[in-house]
This record gives sequence, C-alpha cells and structure tokens, in this order.
Amino acid sequence: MKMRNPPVNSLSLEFLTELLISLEKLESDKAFHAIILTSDCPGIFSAGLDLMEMCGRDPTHYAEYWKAVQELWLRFYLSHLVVISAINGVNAAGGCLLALSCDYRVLADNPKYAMGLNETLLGIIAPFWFKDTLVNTVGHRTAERALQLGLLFPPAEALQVGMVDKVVPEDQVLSAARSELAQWLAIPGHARQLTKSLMRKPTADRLLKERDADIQNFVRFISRDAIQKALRVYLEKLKQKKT
Ligand SMILES: CCC/C=C/C(=O)SCCNC(=O)CCNC(=O)[C@H](O)C(C)(C)COP(=O)([O-])OP(=O)([O-])OC[C@H]1O[C@@H](n2cnc3c(N)ncnc32)[C@H](O)[C@@H]1OP(=O)([O-])[O-]
Repeated sequence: MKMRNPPVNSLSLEFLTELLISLEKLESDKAFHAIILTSDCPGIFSAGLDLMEMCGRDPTHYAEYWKAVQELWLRFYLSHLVVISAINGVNAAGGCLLALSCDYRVLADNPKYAMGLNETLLGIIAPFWFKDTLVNTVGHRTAERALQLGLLFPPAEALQVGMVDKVVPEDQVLSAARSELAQWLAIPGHARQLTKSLMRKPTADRLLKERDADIQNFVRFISRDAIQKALRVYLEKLKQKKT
C-alpha cells in the first residue's frame, strides 16, 4: 500500500477515508495475507494528521475528523493481516502512530528520516491511545521522555530505543520488508492472528470503551482559543521555513 497524498502525505479526512477503504478491501479479500505500508512521496512517509482539518473548522468537523482517525488506528492496530511498514521518509505524529500500529517496522537509513510523536512541539497532546501504542513499543521510560520532549528519533536512535525493528540502506527498505514478511507468513495464520489479538485487544478496548468521550475531549481541546492559536503559529512556521 503506497501512500500518495502530496506534498507530505498528511492524513486529511479524505486521505484517511481512502486508506481505510483500501485496508478494508484487502482485509475482505481472502487472497491477501499481508500489507507493506510505504510512501510514494519522496523523502516523506507522513507529516501526520492534517493540521488544516484541526484548525479553523467547526466542532462538527472536528468530531467527524477524530472519529475517522480513531477508526483508522483501530483498523490498522487490530488488522488480521500482517502489516509491515517500509518507512522511506520523515514520519511525524499521526504518521508515526500508523507505523507503530504495524507488526514490524523497517526504516531507511537517512539521518533526515526522523520519526516520533512530536505533538508537544505543536503545543498539543498525544491522546492516551497514541501514548499506549508508543509505550507498548518502546516501554514506559523511553515513551515518557519521548512524549514530553516531542522527540523525533533519527534512524540509529529509533533502532536503539526499539521504535523500529530494522534500519537498512535507503534502496533496500522495500526488499527488507519483503524478506521479513516471509517469516511472518510462515506461521499458521490463525495462531498468529489470535496471538496478535491477545497482545493488542486490551489496548484497543480502552479506546473502544470510551470512543465518544474521546471524541468529545478532542473537540473541546482542539476548539480552545489557545490551541487554535498554537496550531496557526506552527503552520506559519512551516510556511516561513520555505522563504
Ligand atoms: C491531538 C492531536 C494529535 C495530533 C497528531 C498529529 O499528527 S499533528 C501533525 C504533526 N506533524 C508535524 O509536526 C509535521 C509537520 N511537517 C513538517 O515538519 C514538514 O512539513 C515535513 C518535515 C514533513 C516536510 O518538510 P518539507 O520541507 O518537505 O515540506 P514543507 O514543510 O514545506 O511542507 C509542504 C506543505 O505541506 C504543509 N504541511 C506540512 N505538514 C502538514 C500537516 N501535518 N498538515 C497540513 N499541512 C502540512 C506545509 O504547511 C506546506 O504547505 P504550503 O506552504 O505548501 O501551503
């Protein structure tokens, strides 16, 4: 599955929906057993959630958007397919969450390709299920430091803390993901799927039990004047970087 939403693969409502539909199609086709998730945007895996969906819109839109973000995470996190990410670019916040929801991560060895949950740098907060997904991957202490400081880890560090499983030269990221897949596909499917569910269900259930409350929290939080201002300042900084 190659993500293509130029220029930065930001996860807009439309793009999230497209990803969700593509995943559902693959899941319902018995011929498919695995997905390699990668990017078609040179040098960028994903810039994360689309800031334009969270800035200057109304509460109904924020609620619709957040529901779609929840849906995509739940679907990827609990997918019965083997999902491997071949991370071929910088990967921030919501994009990193998507990669953390995969079963295995291969990252291209380029110092520019940092990844992490950098929400605090924008003055916003990673929700509890983003946090849980990170904790489940790198452990509590590393997650605590990474989340508070909004750290984006370059490849060597991402590997060291366990945020990714393998770092390979840039031209080998897809072939390495394919080689890894062979090991996962050699395991009897039902045993692997049930084990995945055993490991992940408690984390997903926390959100499933309070989806509506989580949407309301998000809408309240993102609608605050101070948060809207912080997002506008951040977007402005991104634009100024160019000039
Ligand atoms: C509770 C909520 C939890 C939140 C979770 C999140 O994921 S929060 C998300 C946290 N994500 C981040 O902090 C990552 C923010 N992004 C970056 O750091 C950089 O864009 C980059 C390193 C990904 C690519 O650098 P580069 O030099 O190759 O590209 P460039 O920088 O020149 O951008 C090109 C155009 O795309 C635009 N745009 C960019 N990102 C977003 C976005 N997320 N959305 C919308 N638009 C975005 C950018 O403004 C510019 O627009 P313009 O001026 O053409 O109209």
